[in-house]
Amino acid sequence: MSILSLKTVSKSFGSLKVTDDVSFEVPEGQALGIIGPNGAGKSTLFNLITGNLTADAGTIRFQDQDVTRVPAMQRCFAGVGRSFQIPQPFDHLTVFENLLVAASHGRALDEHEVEADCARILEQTELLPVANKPAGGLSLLQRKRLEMARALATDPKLLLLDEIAGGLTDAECVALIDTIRSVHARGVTIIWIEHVLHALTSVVERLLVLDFGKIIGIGDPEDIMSRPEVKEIYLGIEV
Ligand SMILES: Nc1ncnc2c1ncn2[C@@H]1O[C@H](COP(=O)(O)OP(=O)(O)OP(=O)(O)O)[C@@H](O)[C@H]1O
Repeated sequence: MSILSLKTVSKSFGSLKVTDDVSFEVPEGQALGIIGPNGAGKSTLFNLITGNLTADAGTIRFQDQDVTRVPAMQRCFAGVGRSFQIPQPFDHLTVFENLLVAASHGRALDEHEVEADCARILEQTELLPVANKPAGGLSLLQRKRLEMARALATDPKLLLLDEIAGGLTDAECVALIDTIRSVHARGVTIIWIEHVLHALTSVVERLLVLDFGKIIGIGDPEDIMSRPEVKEIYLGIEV
């Protein structure tokens, strides 16, 4: 069964068509990777799925409900969680307090109702040792972990990760991948936009390639990466 389905979705900014007649489905429990050159429309696609942007045309269904015109907050309550490309935690709050804010606002619950869940997520994302430190003092890897933890705190059924591995060293990447795998193993469906291809393809079961707002390939990652049109787009980018 599909947890997410997009049918002929389009979005333009002025005369620039950034999402062009996009259709695909994501089966429940799958990890789907999205790749494409800078400006291909990847983040815009996330914004359309989360409700941060509204599609000009087409239909978006989440868990069999039409959410095309549903506001972002309601989609979050329904189980669509996301991380942002540039982590922007509340720097003056501790890591644990950041999670409490995300969990209580993202689930419309009181803080005392989400404390146990936040403690579990701290452990899952390996942030327990820095739980009481201000977020402003974290390393890049810890900030990325916190970004994922804040998304997890909203209790997503579908987790969208936007370039979460960007800027990390190889060793840090491996550590983060372990955490992403553990989230996936708990049954959370994942869609992950990433330029660090070796990280992405070590996790996802399916790969979607966007170029100029259009899907130019979707399927088995190895098969997709071997296609000439995909290789051409990625010429010069390490595969
Ligand atoms: N709010 C906006 N208003 C106008 N143009 C926008 C807006 N958001 C994005 N764009 C433009 O839409 C195009 C696609 O942007 P988008 O951020 O979705 O691409 P991307 O594939 O995520 O790129 P990157 O890999 O660099 O993050 C770009 O040309 C961008 O400048």
